[in-house]
Amino acid sequence: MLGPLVTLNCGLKCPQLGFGTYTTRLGQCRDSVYAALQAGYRHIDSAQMYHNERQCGEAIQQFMQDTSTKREEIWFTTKLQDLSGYEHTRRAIDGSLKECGLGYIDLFLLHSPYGDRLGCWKAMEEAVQEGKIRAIGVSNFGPHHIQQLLDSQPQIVPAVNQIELHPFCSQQKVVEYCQQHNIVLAAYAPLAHGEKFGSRKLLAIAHKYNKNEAQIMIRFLLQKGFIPLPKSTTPSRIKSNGEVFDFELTKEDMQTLQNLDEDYHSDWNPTISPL
Ligand SMILES: NC(=O)C1=CN([C@@H]2O[C@H](COP(=O)(O)OP(=O)(O)OC[C@H]3O[C@@H](n4cnc5c(N)ncnc54)[C@H](OP(=O)(O)O)[C@@H]3O)[C@@H](O)[C@H]2O)C=CC1
Repeated sequence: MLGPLVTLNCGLKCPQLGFGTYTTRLGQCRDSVYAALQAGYRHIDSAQMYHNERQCGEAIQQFMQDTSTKREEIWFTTKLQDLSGYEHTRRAIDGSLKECGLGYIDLFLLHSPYGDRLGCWKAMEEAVQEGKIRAIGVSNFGPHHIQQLLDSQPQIVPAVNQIELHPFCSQQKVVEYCQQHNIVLAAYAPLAHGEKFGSRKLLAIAHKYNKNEAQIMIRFLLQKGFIPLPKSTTPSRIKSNGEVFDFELTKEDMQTLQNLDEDYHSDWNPTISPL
């Protein structure tokens, strides 16, 4: 396995380096997830919205069969697309389980705050009690969305908040709130879709460590304690994005990268939507 595990507030340990699958064309998804597993990734990030839970599940099962890897050695995350309340969520969880074919889901997230958050959460808690899901969390939630959930005195508190995070998007308020509440941050679009490659300071740091810009961005997020989820369908990039455990950024270089923050969102940003 590539890299360490992160302990979530529910006690489960999750591989810190994940692998993203958004916008991966369906024909490529199985191959890229398989290539990621071959490269040592043990954490795959899917979603109902990506329509690829089946392909991810097939790649994981094939890899387990080919390499005698046990199911519990691989972490599979997926997300609820439509927050249409309790009954819908019960059915949607069963749908995801059937699609992925993995027996259980390691982490199930509310994909966004848009909809009946509390009703959906209740269904997710029940699915944990029924053994269908191991951990539950949220994605794209701002502090006010999480606070509302905590104020409802849930039986299970969110383990993870998955938001856009990289040196150009630090989301400091959301990060501080989550850290105060022992909620681990997962970093989506950790490469800002490549839109910031070429930035002078990022390039200089990459040259200094003899690494590429993607590796520096991923390493920065790892050292912050986040769970980066880089996506690629290119086998050489899948591999190189995992080669981030043989060097360490100095405190000064971490600060230089931190100072690149310009609240740059390469994707949507529902964290600021009103309750
Ligand atoms: N919860 C949410 O709302 C969201 C969650 N996500 C999750 O986070 C994951 C990552 O985010 P994503 O939006 O995919 O964006 P990323 O920041 O991971 O960027 C992916 C893009 O960067 C390219 N790329 C990857 N590695 C390299 C490299 N080493 N050098 C140059 N280019 C590279 C890829 O190209 P190529 O594939 O051609 O190699 C692809 O075009 C998603 O796949 C998804 O799982 C993402 C967005 C929203």
